[in-house]
Amino acid sequence: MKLLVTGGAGYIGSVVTALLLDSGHEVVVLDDLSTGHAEAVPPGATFVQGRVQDKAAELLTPDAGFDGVLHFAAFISVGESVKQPERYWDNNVAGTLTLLSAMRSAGVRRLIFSSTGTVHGDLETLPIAEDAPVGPLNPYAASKLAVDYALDGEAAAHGLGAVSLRYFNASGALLRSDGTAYGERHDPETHLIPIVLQVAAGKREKLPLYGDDYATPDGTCVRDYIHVADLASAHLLALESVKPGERRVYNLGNGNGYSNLQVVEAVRKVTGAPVPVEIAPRRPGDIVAQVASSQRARAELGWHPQRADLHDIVSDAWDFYRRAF
Ligand SMILES: NC(=O)c1ccc[n+]([C@@H]2O[C@H](COP(=O)([O-])OP(=O)(O)OC[C@H]3O[C@@H](n4cnc5c(N)ncnc54)[C@H](O)[C@@H]3O)[C@@H](O)[C@H]2O)c1
Ligand SMILES: O=c1ccn([C@@H]2O[C@H](COP(=O)(O)OP(=O)(O)O[C@H]3O[C@H](CO)[C@@H](O)[C@H](O)[C@H]3O)[C@@H](O)[C@H]2O)c(=O)[nH]1
Repeated sequence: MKLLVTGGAGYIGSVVTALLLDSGHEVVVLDDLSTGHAEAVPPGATFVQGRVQDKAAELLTPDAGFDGVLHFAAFISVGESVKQPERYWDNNVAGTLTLLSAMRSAGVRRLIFSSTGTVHGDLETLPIAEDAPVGPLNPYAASKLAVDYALDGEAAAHGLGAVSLRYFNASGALLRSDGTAYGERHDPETHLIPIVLQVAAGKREKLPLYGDDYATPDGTCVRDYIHVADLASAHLLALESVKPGERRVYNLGNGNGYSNLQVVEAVRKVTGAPVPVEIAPRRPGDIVAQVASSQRARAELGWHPQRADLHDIVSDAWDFYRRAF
């Protein structure tokens, strides 16, 4: 297929692009490098630098022959979204509406959208399946849920085949036998695993651990970490199976909850470094505990995560960290 990957210079988009190219697809990456890196775009993809809002209609002409779009481009920081919600509504929602309009005009009928497990907010019952209630706790999650609703209408009214993949916590890196590697290089970094690795590497003095008095077994928040290569394989399966007019949603995680302290312990084991921790106030907008049920993705897509173990996920993230920094 000929595919447009928005946000393909970012963390997850670059990994998915690499695997799409491996599978023989032709890929055009559209990225404005607001948080991505030009050198992260895998060789073999055509790179167009620009905003989705400015370039989608220019690229997606009826004659251009695109078969589908994978839409990663978005702002992703929960804390920033609480302080500057307007940026999130503008980039994540208005930006996506521009893309949908361009796809409609060009007759492009396949879309894989990066949604998030955080649309579910804090639920008592874990693991979280797709039919669990939604209730976003911050503007970032709300912006993703708004797009999910927009896609319901686009599929029903205009025949778009649209799959929302609701990722839980993506981590790890794609490390290949030819020596190339794709991983997480956010700046500033806000995600737990790369921050703990920075402490292990001596780049930060200690980890600020946001809250140790939550109602969880050790008092720290719980997350479901999913290896980025496993996440990427779900994109390929979704892309191959989606049909015009079909609307699907999949929650993607491993079904294992790890507390923030367990993550610190895993990093200590993998790196051999002590990793000092300082308890800090709770982070506004944080969910207490999130664990995915991905039964639907396993049953309908035939998805089988290969690197579900937290040790493997942290090891790959550490390998990438040592190459990249
Ligand atoms: N990282 C996670 O754990 C996680 C979890 C759930 C969902 N997601 C979603 O997955 C997607 C990718 O996340 P990531 O971690 O790779 O983030 P990232 O910041 O590494 O990648 C996003 C990319 O999009 C680009 N971009 C942003 N706005 C753009 C625009 N308007 N036009 C063109 N390019 C634009 C950025 O430059 C960047 O390269 C995002 O939509 C995010 O919301 C991520
Ligand atoms: O320096 C830090 C950074 C994080 N945390 C904690 O670590 C946990 C995980 O935080 P983080 O890695 O920022 O992930 P989430 O807030 O769970 O959100 C991520 O995972 C979501 C899906 O679950 C995605 O939608 C978001 O884009 C992505 O940022 C939370 O309890 C944080 O408070 C710390 O204690 N100290």
